[in-house]
Amino acid sequence: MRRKIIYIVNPVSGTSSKDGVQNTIAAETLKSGIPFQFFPSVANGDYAFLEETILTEKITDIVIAGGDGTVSQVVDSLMQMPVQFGIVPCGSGNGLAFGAGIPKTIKKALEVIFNNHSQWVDGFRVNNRFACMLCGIGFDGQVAHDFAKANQRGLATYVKKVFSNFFTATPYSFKIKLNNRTFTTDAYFISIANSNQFGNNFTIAPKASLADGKVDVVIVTDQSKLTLLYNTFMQVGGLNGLQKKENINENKSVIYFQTSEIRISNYGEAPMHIDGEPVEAEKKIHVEVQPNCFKLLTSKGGL
Ligand SMILES: Nc1ncnc2c1ncn2[C@@H]1O[C@H](COP(=O)(O)OP(=O)(O)OP(=O)(O)O)[C@@H](O)[C@H]1O
Repeated sequence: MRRKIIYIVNPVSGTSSKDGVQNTIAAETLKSGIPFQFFPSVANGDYAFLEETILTEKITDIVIAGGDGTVSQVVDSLMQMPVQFGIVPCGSGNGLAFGAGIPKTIKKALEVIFNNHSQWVDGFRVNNRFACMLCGIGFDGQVAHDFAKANQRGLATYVKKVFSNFFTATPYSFKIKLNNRTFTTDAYFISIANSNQFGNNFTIAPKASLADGKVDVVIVTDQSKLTLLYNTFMQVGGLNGLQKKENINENKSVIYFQTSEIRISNYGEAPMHIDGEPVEAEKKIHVEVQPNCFKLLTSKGGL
């Protein structure tokens, strides 16, 4: 089938000029000979208005030039359509793109698009809300809320918000329920990860796979701020082993396991984000993997 691409460009994601991005995309796609058109992203995150165009014009690819929030909203709206999805990473974190091995530079990311190699990947649902990358509860939830209020996006702003929250961070109380196990814990944050990272290759879940039918759960429990830093970096460096779900040691500083479903009681209403977008804290959180729910363009062997 002849390929036809719709590019969705988010004008506000990250810090790069989207005029420049759009010009590069147009020039490179013209060279590839694939017909294409541009649509700007929409603030309300609902892309159902593209369904008719996709079907009548036989669009084959939806490529998002934006960050994780935009990718998540576009895929959620259009995953039932007969299209594959690509990413030109232009966000502040780009956790899904980098987790999938998509290159950072626009031209190299476009090469991946033009090579036309795609693979089915998982998403997951958080109280039925779609997520493709990572849901954070606690510390990074608060950071996401602060980041969304900042005047500027980008990595530098994100790092500033991490530092300003670090010294005031306190643990929250949670109950964790798996099908064969229940335990309570006080934790600074819980990451539920489909991709292996928060973004910018900060790999909070180094064993995560986008196509294994599971999410990685990382619980960083109550401890001194000094050991919190040390243990978080041990986790990011892959030095903290995965625990078997049947055999979780809840006394560890970092509890790390994989599951296809989890229920969390968030007693302290710890702040939350889904794919970097702040969402209202929920007291009862049900997470379930949605296996093989969309096709992602990646480099061969990228996942
Ligand atoms: N046309 C628009 N005008 C204003 N806001 C928009 C528009 N399109 C999308 N948005 C908002 O942009 C946000 C998503 O930004 P995105 O995730 O792409 O970038 P980022 O947050 O900088 O990167 P990352 O998520 O990778 O850290 C969403 O909150 C979305 O509602």
